[in-house]
Amino acid sequence: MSTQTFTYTGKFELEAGRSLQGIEIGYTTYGTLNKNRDNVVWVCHALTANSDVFEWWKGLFGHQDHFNPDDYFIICANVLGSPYGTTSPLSNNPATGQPYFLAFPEFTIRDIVKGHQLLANHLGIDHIEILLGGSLGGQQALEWSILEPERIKNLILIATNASHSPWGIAFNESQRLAISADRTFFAGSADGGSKGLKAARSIALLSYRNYKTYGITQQEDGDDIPGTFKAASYQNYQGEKLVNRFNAYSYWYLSKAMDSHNVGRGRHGVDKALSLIKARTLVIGIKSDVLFPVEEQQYLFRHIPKSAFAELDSFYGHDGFLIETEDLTKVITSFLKTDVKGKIIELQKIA
Ligand SMILES: CC(=O)SCCNC(=O)CCNC(=O)[C@H](O)C(C)(C)COP(=O)(O)OP(=O)(O)OC[C@H]1O[C@@H](n2cnc3c(N)ncnc32)[C@H](O)[C@@H]1OP(=O)(O)O
Ligand SMILES: N[C@@H](CCO)C(=O)O
Repeated sequence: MSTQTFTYTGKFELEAGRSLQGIEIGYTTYGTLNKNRDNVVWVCHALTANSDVFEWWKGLFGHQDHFNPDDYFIICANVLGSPYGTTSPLSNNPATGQPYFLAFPEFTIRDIVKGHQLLANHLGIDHIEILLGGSLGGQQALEWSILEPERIKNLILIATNASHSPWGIAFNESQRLAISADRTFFAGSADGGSKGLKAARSIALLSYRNYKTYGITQQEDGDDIPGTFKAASYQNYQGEKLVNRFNAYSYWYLSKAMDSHNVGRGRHGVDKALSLIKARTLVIGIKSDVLFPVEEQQYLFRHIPKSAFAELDSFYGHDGFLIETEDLTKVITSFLKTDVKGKIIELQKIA
């Protein structure tokens, strides 16, 4: 495993018109590029993860897992705006010598992908054997496969969509309302907006899980009225857990990037954009996902030319894409070893 930083010194033009004077991209690789240069697995991470895919996607990525460094050259780059090694609102603004905070320019999923493209060029990777991601990671993978259809051979999209839904945008806006209600967000310090971020994560959790998840994990035991309900304590705990490893500014900008996601923008619509994909594609949905409902993945399946579809059952809802690694391994292995174009891969039928 090797974690490094790539520095791009050119002007980084953003889709909305503003630019950054160069960017740094933190990335992690595992394994080595083989002689045929055909073993690259590129992972696009979701909202609050980082480039260390062996840390947050264990069971699918690891020395004993399907995606292992003996078989593959695995790359994961920290996304633009996220605080784990890539230029973000906490980076220094060269114009002021101070962190950007809210002076950071807004960016889109396409801008994030532009960063990945620069890194791939820098690493001399012109062929990606497998590109994959879930949620915001899937949005990047989808964008990339439309921007550069020839570069990507296999595409795996999990719990994601073609354009972010009004429902998803409403969740993100509610989280931003929570952050901006914390006046420290406007004070310009690295921990600004922490209380707001805690509330935002608590709201987000409701969309990452569902009624049943809470009913099973946070059910009270006895008849007494508890001082603190388990579900309440869980919301507080999860909010604090994120505050301890993230910041409100990155969260704010990344949630806006997610809202911007629309592969059809400037391409004569979503259907036309999806028809441009050349990669063999596996689309995976999670039955209990209330944030990116399965209809969104079925839509991708119907409109991406060479695609297969699988539906997973998870007790966790949307976050199931990070947790159900055994089932993910089964459907991905099945997809990679057979010609499953236009097929529905049924988990119970996989030997
Ligand atoms: C290893 C790492 O640090 S990975 C960190 C990087 N994170 C990422 O990359 C983002 C992607 N990952 C995630 O979003 C999450 O980690 C997930 C979805 C994969 C898993 O979520 P988790 O929070 O671990 O799972 P879950 O919802 O079951 O919550 C378990 C935690 O809540 C705590 N908890 C459960 N019920 C309660 C309660 N009633 N009150 C207080 N705490 C509670 C548990 O003790 C446990 O704490 P821990 O995380 O300190 O071990
Ligand atoms: N739980 C994920 C977000 C859901 O896609 C994360 O924190 O990155």
